[in-house]
Amino acid sequence: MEYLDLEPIARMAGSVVLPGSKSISNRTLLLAALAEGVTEIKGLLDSDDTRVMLKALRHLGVAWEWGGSRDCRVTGVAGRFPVQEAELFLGNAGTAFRPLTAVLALSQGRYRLVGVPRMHERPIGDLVEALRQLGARIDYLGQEGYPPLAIHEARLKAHGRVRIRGNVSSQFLTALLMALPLIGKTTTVEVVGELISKPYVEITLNLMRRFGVEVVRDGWQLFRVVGGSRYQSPGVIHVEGDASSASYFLAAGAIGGGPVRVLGVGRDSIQGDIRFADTLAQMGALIRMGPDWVEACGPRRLKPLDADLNHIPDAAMTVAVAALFAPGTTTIRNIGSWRVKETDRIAAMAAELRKLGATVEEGPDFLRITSPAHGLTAGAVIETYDDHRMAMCFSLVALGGVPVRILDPGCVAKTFPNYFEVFLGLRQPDVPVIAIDGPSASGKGTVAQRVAERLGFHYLDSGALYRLVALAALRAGVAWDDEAGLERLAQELKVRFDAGRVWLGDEEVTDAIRSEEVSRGASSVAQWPAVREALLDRQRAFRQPPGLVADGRDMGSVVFPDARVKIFLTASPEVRAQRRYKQLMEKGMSANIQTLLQDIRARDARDSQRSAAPLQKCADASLLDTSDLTIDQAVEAVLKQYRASSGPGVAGG
Ligand SMILES: Nc1ncnc2c1ncn2[C@@H]1O[C@H](COP(=O)(O)OP(=O)(O)O)[C@@H](O)[C@H]1O
Ligand SMILES: Nc1ccn([C@H]2C[C@H](O)[C@@H](COP(=O)(O)OP(=O)(O)O)O2)c(=O)n1
Repeated sequence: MEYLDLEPIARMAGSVVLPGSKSISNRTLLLAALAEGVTEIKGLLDSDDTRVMLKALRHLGVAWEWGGSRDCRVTGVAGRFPVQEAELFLGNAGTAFRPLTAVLALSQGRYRLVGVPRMHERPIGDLVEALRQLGARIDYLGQEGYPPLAIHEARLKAHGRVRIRGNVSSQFLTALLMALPLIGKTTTVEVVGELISKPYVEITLNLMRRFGVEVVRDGWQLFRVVGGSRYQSPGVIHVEGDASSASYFLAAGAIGGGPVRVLGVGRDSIQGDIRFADTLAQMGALIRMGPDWVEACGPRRLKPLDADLNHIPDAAMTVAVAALFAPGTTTIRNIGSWRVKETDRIAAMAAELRKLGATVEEGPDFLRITSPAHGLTAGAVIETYDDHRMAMCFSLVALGGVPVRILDPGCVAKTFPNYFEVFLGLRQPDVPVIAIDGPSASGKGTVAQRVAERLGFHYLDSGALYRLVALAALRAGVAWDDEAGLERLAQELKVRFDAGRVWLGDEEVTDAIRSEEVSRGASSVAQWPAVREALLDRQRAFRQPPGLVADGRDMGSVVFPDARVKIFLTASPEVRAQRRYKQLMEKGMSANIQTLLQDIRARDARDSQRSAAPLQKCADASLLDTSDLTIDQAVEAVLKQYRASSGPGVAGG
């Protein structure tokens, strides 16, 4: 396919099972091949770059077979490849080229390593230089310092020390370290200059450890592989999902409303790019993380950023495109390694972002991106430079309300063959949300219900959920400070809302949850993060066509950060106490106005001072003070804002 046209996408939500990590897959394949024993690799990435590695290993006499679609069984050669003379074609796969260069250079055979033309423009001199210090004999077949390479048999020196530069690509150090156990003697590696992309070296050390080789490390300057270290198969090894690939979906959640959940990486990940989630959070996304999943949703309009992203060089590309959705100027620093990746990514990124109307300043190792002031340019034709990440990043443009054409979309096969199918599978029709937050008795419930009726929308009274947890706690004798107990109640809550009435299990509790005792209890249980988390998905499930009006404390800030309209409804404490008094009298309940006022003040304080989702007006909400308004006037004011609200996905400032 020459190009792929993406139509504007209204909203993104759903979950994605990530393909295996490229970095982990190719390292694991090589270590499994070198190890003693058979390794079952579960969750292996099946893509161009891993096929390059698999093919090379087969050429070298390593036996492997695919099991299920993501499982591969490799029979290790215990440190010595059966084939001692071969020519290997390694495409544009850096994760195959560099480590194989190192391993073969220390393998006593005759090999030729070649790649695609771009591979021959990507430097390898620092690695070759280091290997030569160990006695390896390597010739450049083309330009000095670049592939293709010829490797000859050599008598290795066991002088125990080797120096390598760390500031061009961390893959050189990775490659050297993975090869060192082949020497059999203790060797110390000294990194010269600043080591970049350190998290990738951590992946290497972690995987070597799983294969039985412990690298002793002193800071990021000295690494020692002890003599006699040998790779041993761990038996079964699981490959995590690809954290760099996760970045596109997490960004889609933040820009397209969300929530979008990726399965396969999370808190326990060993990949550095998992930290992209923090960067996205700095840009205004709301992130939730489990041991092996991450979820993002967001306000669509992000906040610009000025950050050193050396630690997440690949996912940083996603930040560059997300900058289109952050009114203002975003600066991405310390990304010099982009210049020697699949393409010169700094130049490529700058050129393509400009096509969308952004102003871009390009430095030797930074990019400064100012988002277009009046929305993205429609119909841009995006070059992808045979770079999978360029293609994947720029798919996000479709969330900006404009169509976009991606040239050579097939280049994603390098790491994610069915990327576009998975990406488009997250498309959702837009379901508008009107979020009404505010303090107790400001009139949220009354106004929200009437607005919902007028528009024919669904209605969520989120406070009722906290009240139900409080009532359930009273019934079950769970204390207000027992967070785990309250969390369990919140998870298991059996509730039903129907025509303004509420059931807890089989019992109707419409009035019971309005008692002052339950009101106080609700405010207490709402302080616990675990309780709030337990109620989150339940609240989001209310978002159904044609739309939703939701009232509470954190509807606009946490539950529906992409709400079309956000209102902060308030009234003076005295007015609110009066209203509550009248309400209770009408229900035939007893009340004292002074007590109510005190209660309202205490509850305001508790709701606004708690650390989890405190009650406060978010920056993008508009304030509506109803102290001097009738109910009808308040309802009209909200409807007016809704009618005036623009559609979703408007990028720029
Ligand atoms: N301008 C107004 N806007 C909203 N509610 C009002 C207004 N004036 C009086 N009320 C009354 O205030 C009372 C409290 O409103 P409610 O919706 O229960 O508040 P909340 O949900 O914010 O606690 C209701 O009886 C409502 O009829
Ligand atoms: N989204 C929400 C909704 C309510 N809460 C808390 C705050 C309140 O103290 C209780 C009860 O909320 P509710 O909206 O029913 O209370 P009021 O009618 O405003 O008095 O729950 C919350 O923390 N987050």
